[in-house]
Amino acid sequence: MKRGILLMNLGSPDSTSVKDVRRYLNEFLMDERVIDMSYLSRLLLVKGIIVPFRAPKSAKAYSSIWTPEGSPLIVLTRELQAALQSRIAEPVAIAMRYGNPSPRQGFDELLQKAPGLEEVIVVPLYPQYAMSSYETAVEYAKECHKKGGYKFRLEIIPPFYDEPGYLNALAESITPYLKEEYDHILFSYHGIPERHIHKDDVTGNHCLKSADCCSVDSPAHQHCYRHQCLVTTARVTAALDIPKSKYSHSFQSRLGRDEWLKPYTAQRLQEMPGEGIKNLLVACPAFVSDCLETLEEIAEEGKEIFLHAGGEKFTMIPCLNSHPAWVSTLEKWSHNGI
Ligand SMILES: C=CC1=C(C)c2cc3[nH]c(cc4nc(cc5[nH]c(cc1n2)c(C)c5CCC(=O)O)C(CCC(=O)O)=C4C)c(C)c3C=C
Ligand SMILES: [Fe+2]
Ligand SMILES: [Fe+2]
Repeated sequence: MKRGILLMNLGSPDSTSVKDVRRYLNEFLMDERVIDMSYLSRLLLVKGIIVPFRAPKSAKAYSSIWTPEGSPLIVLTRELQAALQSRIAEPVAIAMRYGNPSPRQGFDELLQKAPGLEEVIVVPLYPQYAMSSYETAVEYAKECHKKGGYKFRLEIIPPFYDEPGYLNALAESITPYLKEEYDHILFSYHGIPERHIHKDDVTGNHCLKSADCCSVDSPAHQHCYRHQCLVTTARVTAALDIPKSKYSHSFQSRLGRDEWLKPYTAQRLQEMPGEGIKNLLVACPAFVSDCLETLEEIAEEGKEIFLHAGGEKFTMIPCLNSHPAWVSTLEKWSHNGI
């Protein structure tokens, strides 16, 4: 079987100019799986309110983390591509849900390297399922595949929040940080609106109906982002033998006034020093590659909130990026699937 691998991530603007950031935010936020409103309401909200106000602020935030090679998210995804390529014979390419390179560019690159390709394994770099991340990436890859009339078939890697290969790599990447003294480790996941959790509840009556819904078995969990985040935290803390009193989870990056998953990371960072947590570790397991949300929102802004509230030491644990254990896991998935 002639096979290629496509690593798919979220994407970044082409540069930190307000114009490029505006174009990126328009594409991102006009996605009906991200802002789930009727087309007209979405258009008015995104183009009339959110983007004009957000683009200059986001451009400034991107400027603070931009590298000479470009956006960290793209650079780190390319590094992962190179690391995996050095281990396997099958061609590896990258693609982004928004911006460049597109899935069509990724598919064409794979075809160029391996004419007569029969199968492409798409790896959405999202451990947990969410309509606004995993699902939109997969649907877009399928749409581009169809529109391009490609002859090869697609094999999609499912959300891997409880896969041993992912969890072992995550645990290994966190281990060195636990060797030094710390008071607490916070697992901060990208947030989503609570409405999205309800929308994805196949039972129509399970998610967010009780405080412990995510620990009560349900078919809803297949699409419950909160459940999948909590499972990742539970499995990785069990593997690392971290006592319950020393870890917690929270959700970051809230946009707008809707209720999003709680607790909110910024609020917890503000409260923790008052609870005696002075020396904090933060991990962000919803992100495979470091990006704006980890490097700027957590490592810069989050650190400032925590220290200003009386915290003394704030340590950000990098995402998996090209950790050798993670590359080994991807190597296995490239050959045997998940
Ligand atoms: C981890 C998965 C992600 C989910 C789920 C997700 C949902 C989601 N995001 C927004 C709005 C924004 N997110 C932005 C950046 C961003 N988001 C993710 C991942 C998920 N988002 C990543 C990896 C990044 C970083 C991109 C980079 O270039 O580094 C942004 C853009 C930046 C900003 O202006 O803050 C927005 C906007 C919503 C509304 C949402 C769920 C509904
Ligand atoms: Fe996001
Ligand atoms: Fe749930």
